[in-house]
Amino acid sequence: MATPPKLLIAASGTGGHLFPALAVAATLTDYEIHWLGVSHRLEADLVPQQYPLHTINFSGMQGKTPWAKLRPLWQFLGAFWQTRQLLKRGQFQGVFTTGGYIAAPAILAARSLGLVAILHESNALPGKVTRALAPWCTVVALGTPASLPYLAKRKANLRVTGTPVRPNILHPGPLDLPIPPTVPLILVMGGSQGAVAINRLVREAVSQWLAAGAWVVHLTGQNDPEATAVQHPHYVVLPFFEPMGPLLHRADLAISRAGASALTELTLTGTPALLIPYPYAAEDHQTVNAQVLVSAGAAEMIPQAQLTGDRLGQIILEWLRQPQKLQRMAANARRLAVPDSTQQVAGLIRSLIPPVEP
Ligand SMILES: CC(=O)N[C@H]1[C@@H](OP(=O)(O)OP(=O)(O)OC[C@H]2O[C@@H](n3ccc(=O)[nH]c3=O)[C@H](O)[C@@H]2O)O[C@H](CO)[C@@H](O)[C@@H]1O
Repeated sequence: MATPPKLLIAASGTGGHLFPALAVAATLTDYEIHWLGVSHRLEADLVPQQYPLHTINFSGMQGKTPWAKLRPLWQFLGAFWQTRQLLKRGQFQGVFTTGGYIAAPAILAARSLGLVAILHESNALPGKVTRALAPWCTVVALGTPASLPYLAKRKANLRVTGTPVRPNILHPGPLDLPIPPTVPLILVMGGSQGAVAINRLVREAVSQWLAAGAWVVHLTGQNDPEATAVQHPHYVVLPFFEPMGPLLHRADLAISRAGASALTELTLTGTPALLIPYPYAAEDHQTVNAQVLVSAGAAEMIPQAQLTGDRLGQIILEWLRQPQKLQRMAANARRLAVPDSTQQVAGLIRSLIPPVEP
């Protein structure tokens, strides 16, 4: 029997990098998939039960002075060499990566061996690695056409595919939370690690919403020591909730950071959102992400610095009083959705690294 093609997936760090890669991997059942990551990030929890995880020691090229850049440069060379040996000894046919710093050794190692390198960039403002290495990739798949101008001057093979999401976003089952079916529901979510600053604002605002008859599901992340400071039977506080599809579908509106996966999910579920971009994100890329939804009339954005708990409370109360506004935003969000993104990205991989004929 012919052996299946071997693909190395390089996706590391946060849900925003891992969930799209896992969604694509799940459709490539006729491939032998291995994973490239680091030992202390989310992939160490999510990947090993499904795919062999190979870890390298590399945490990006940060460092402001040339001197401070030396250590990461050294680390990068080690990571590049380790990845190259892995690809060569394992006889891989190519690499698929969702960007971030791990993409650099993965793409360069693959190309140095003449192998296929496929990069998916979910952010509207492509990350530094994507901007630098796009021309080296066999193909670059983009989450949104808003990225095209940033890469126009690079000689890169670009395709707009949308961003893959977990199956439960596209096919949500019933919501497994004790929320009555007809009450207004506000969902609060940070990124995959929560958002302590939003949590604080929400705790100041939540009593106004509860008094108005709304229920609130607040996904706080694992790192907020004050997470359970406010208690109320209609205020459901969870550190993390995996089946986001049913929850996003049920919510009347969301208050969210503006990571690329969260925004993709809001468009697919047609959930109106107030976006509060993470102010310290690299190159303020969450603001650029948010602008895509705002200019389509699918969301509104407020910088964190302009918000108080009271102001957040008032804005959301206003929204709850305007169901037509919410319906309009929901329809505008759905117009941005790309439901077959996983198939599009998997199709690119299949066309460049063909599976074995049965
Ligand atoms: C702080 C920061 O720089 N974050 C970046 C990080 O993603 P980060 O993971 O922070 O944010 P994303 O919005 O891209 O992804 C969050 C993911 O976690 C899921 N989720 C969240 C909470 C929860 O309880 N359950 C759950 O499943 C969301 O549904 C979503 O799928 O990489 C993304 C992709 O490059 C970027 O767009 C983000 O800007």
